[in-house]
Amino acid sequence: MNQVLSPQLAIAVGVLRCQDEICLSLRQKHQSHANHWEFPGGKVEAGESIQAALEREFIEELGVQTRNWQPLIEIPWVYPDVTVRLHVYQTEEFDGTPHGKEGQLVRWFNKNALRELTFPEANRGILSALELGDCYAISGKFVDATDFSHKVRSLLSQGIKLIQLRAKDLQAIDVVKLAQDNLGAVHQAGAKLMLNGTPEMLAQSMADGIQLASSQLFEYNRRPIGTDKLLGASVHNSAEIAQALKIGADFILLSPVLPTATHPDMDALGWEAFAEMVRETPVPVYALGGMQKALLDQAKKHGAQGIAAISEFWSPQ
Ligand SMILES: Nc1nc2c([nH]c(=O)n2[C@@H]2O[C@H](COP(=O)(O)OP(=O)(O)OP(=O)(O)O)[C@@H](O)[C@H]2O)c(=O)[nH]1
Repeated sequence: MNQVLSPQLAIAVGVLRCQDEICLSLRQKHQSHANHWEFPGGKVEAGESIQAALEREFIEELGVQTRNWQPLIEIPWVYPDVTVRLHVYQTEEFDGTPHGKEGQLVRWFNKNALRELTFPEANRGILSALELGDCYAISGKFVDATDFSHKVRSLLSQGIKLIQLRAKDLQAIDVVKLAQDNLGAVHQAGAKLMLNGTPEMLAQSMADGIQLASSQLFEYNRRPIGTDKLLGASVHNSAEIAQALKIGADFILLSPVLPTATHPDMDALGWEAFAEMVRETPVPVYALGGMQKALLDQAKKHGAQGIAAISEFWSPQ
């Protein structure tokens, strides 16, 4: 894991969007991470807000006037030569045509092509934050395969873009079959299906990724699946977050944030402890435990990518 040392350099990083396209620039020969693509930005000056730093950098580096920057994710990262905190914001509001005012190559890329590019290492969390929505639905009880499919379609019609198939009572072969039967509908809605299971089940099902339970995390000492699939990690504390990062988790599910009826034995973290752990985590974190849609803004204010829940999204029996 990258351990965060102080002092951190505050870097404002801007994701400038135009529909499905994202504006990137290529770092130059004299810079660190030469020939890596980056989201334009730079060091925040003393007394400057992140938004003001972004407006200034985009004028200086790309010749565009930008507005209405909104927070996406914060990334703490230790490089061999510098410790940074990337304050990543996004906007679609700008005037002018971005061009490399400092001689750098500037290009628009489709958001689905970003994973094929070479970025500085810290940017992995930015790509995940851009790819993942803000509501993560976990499957609850269902009667049979038909009922499961109906309930998945109900999630999709609510606009949910990330679903976890969690069916602890079923055999692996039946979970794989459920995933296979529902993948078409999930993908047609532009959503992704995660399996609560093993890398073997993922390979058989062709789902979009696996969600590892906290007890599974320590079975691995490196990423157990390819980077073309998503690796989610369910955690309850800093030690588990460190292990999740060590094995290359793309995102984290941290619980229980609030008290829940399903885990009455576990102490809730509360929002402050949640926010503190998120601050040290360079990938998106979903809040789980007692979550409702009405708490989404509060979760984001505490640094979350969004909320994860079973009962808030899954239709009752
Ligand atoms: N602007 C930007 N910086 C990034 C990104 N990802 C990332 O790790 N960084 C790091 O954040 C720092 C940006 O600082 P900067 O833009 O003010 O400095 P620089 O690279 O022009 O000069 P330097 O070569 O002295 O670091 C660098 O260490 C850079 O590697 C990104 O996507 N955009």
